[in-house]
Amino acid sequence: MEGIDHLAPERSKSQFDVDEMKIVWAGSPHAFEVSDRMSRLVASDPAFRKDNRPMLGRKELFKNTMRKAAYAWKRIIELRLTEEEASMLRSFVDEPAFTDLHWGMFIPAIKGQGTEEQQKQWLPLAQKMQIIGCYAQTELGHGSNVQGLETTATFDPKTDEFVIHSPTLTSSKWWPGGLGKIATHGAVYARLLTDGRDYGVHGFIVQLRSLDDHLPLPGITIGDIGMKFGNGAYNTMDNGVLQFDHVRIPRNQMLMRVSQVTREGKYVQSSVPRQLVYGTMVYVRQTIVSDASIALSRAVCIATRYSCVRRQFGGKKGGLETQVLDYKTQQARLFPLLASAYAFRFVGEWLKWLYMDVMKRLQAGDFSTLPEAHACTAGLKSLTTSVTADGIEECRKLCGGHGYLCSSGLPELFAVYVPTCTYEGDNVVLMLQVARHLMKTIAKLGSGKRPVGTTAYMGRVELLMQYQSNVQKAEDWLKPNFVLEAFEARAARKSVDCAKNLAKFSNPEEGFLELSAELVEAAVAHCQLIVVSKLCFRFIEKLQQDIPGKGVKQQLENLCIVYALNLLRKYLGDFLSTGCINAEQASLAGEQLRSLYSQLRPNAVALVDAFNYTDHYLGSVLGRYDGNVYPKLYEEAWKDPLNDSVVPDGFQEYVRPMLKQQLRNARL
Ligand SMILES: Cc1cc2nc3c(=O)[nH]c(=O)nc-3n(C[C@H](O)[C@H](O)[C@H](O)COP(=O)(O)OP(=O)(O)OC[C@H]3O[C@@H](n4cnc5c(N)ncnc54)[C@H](O)[C@@H]3O)c2cc1C
Repeated sequence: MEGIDHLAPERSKSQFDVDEMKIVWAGSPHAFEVSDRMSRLVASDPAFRKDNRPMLGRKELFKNTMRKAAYAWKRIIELRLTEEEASMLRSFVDEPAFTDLHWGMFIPAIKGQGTEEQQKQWLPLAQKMQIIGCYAQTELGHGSNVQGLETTATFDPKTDEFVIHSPTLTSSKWWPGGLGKIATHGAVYARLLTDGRDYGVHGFIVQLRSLDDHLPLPGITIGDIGMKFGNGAYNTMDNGVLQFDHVRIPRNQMLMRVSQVTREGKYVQSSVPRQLVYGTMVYVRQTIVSDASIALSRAVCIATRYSCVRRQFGGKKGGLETQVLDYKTQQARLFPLLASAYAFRFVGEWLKWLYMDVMKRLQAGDFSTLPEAHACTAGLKSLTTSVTADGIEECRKLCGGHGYLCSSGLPELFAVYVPTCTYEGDNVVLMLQVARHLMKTIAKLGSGKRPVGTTAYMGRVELLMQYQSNVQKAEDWLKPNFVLEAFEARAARKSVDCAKNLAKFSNPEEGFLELSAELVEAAVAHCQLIVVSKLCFRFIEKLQQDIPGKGVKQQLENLCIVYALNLLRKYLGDFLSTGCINAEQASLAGEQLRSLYSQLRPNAVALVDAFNYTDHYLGSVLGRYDGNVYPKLYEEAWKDPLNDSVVPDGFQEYVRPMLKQQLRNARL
């Protein structure tokens, strides 16, 4: 059976050029070439094996992660990989590790918040991994409310030092990845106390462990916070706890790009505008949106391939049973997720552009688009990670019982992914920030100030309040304008509704708390509109400029409309109750959606092949490229340590006495 492509009949049905689609998915021929090369490099190296991960105990698991991280670094140096290649290689190793926080948070914190001098001092050490950093912000008692952090950094003018201290149990740093066992340094966030005042939370570089024997420095208590959800999964990461007992650091280890403490202990703002720091946040969130598309596409790839292999019912006269992907219910659950994976990929690309635009403007002293960009990235982080976490779980269910096996790859993917909904901003808290921005935008409408960027549609609020869809037949829903207008009207009406209700409160903050559930709904509607508009217009516009490759454009157009119409059906209550569309138009959307599912069906496997994932990266017996699922599932089962012996350890002591009615004499 080896060497046979069981999915070949599916691949031969496809109506588009998969190789061209691979390039569209990757972003460019260059991006495709690098990611293809790096993924093969990792897949072909047995040192990066990961199939045994769910069975390893914590210590062994963690030791393995240290080995892989060191080996990956060695390969990066030996092969003289560029930054882009190195970061791709790390992502294909596909194992959360202390290095993620070092590269992803510690180094960006220094770059974003450190002065030039500090960058010169710390970045070369960090970039050569002579020091390993973590990002220590969250505490046992406070996470989302950063201003509530309790760790203190008190300036001592006598010695020109800050004294870092954890005054309470709840001020213990709690959660930072890499902190528990590895980090030598941390970007530590603490309340700055100087000159008799509390200046709020600021960042400091603090050495945590000795660079000789790796022991915590005096006054520092440090450890791992314990096992987390799932087997393998995020347990490869040493999320840590940290307490300071009057630990002294030199004054120049405060991250001083936007504010400084002088030798005399005076707090001064630097000439660098505070807003520049937010640029880093926009960058980090943009990566999270791109990563959401990766995680969702992995799950969708597994579920799609397996749904073509799996057959249930309908075999007539001993013939083959029906492939489960041919069931309309399977399609209606899976294809919107396939469409979302593509949608988030393109929105991630757009966010890259937005980040560069914001940075260009900030450097030119133009801060006008920053609040909007900030709200937009916060909302898209929240939206895409929530959909992805739920989507991975849906893919597990789409694979029936076998999806629950660790060898399907889905339980671990889910367990690794779900905390994304919490870190880098809890998703609900982020949506509330978006809602605040929307309410401010509406409040300013009367002043003649035109809303910008993704809130520009609010400038047409009066028209949108009157809007009624003109869709008359199912095919009308294929026209981007019809889709976009319905989403704009729904989003505007939900926000205006909230604004009207808020106005009834004499205390706006009380009103905000009371209406927060509705405000989150309005923010979600706004964020869904952003995705739809970026797809319907920007992306389809790009498509009009001729995407090479037979049939590629058609597939992408279908996916865009599936994404939007599925949302419209899912949130039908919103669209109907706000009067943007009527019941007949809703039914036509359903009809169009079913027709698009039928068009996607023959292309489904090719559309997931376009992600170009190696079997190593997918890590799933169900999602194997060759579809050879059953023999491999059978093989995997025998690898379980329980199958090392025929009679399990413990049988003689515990089960045999039960069987022989001798429990009374057994030593239990
Ligand atoms: C796997 C993992 C890795 C992490 N890595 C790091 C790291 O490297 N460094 C670091 O510093 N931190 C890290 N964190 C911590 C993470 O950033 C925080 O957990 C996150 O910011 C959420 O804060 P919290 O835990 O205080 O949640 P809470 O804010 O306590 O949330 C609890 C509930 O309250 C709700 N809630 C909170 N505030 C409001 C509000 N104003 N209105 C309505 N509802 C609200 C939330 O929606 C949620 O449902 C990590 C966390 C995890 C899970």
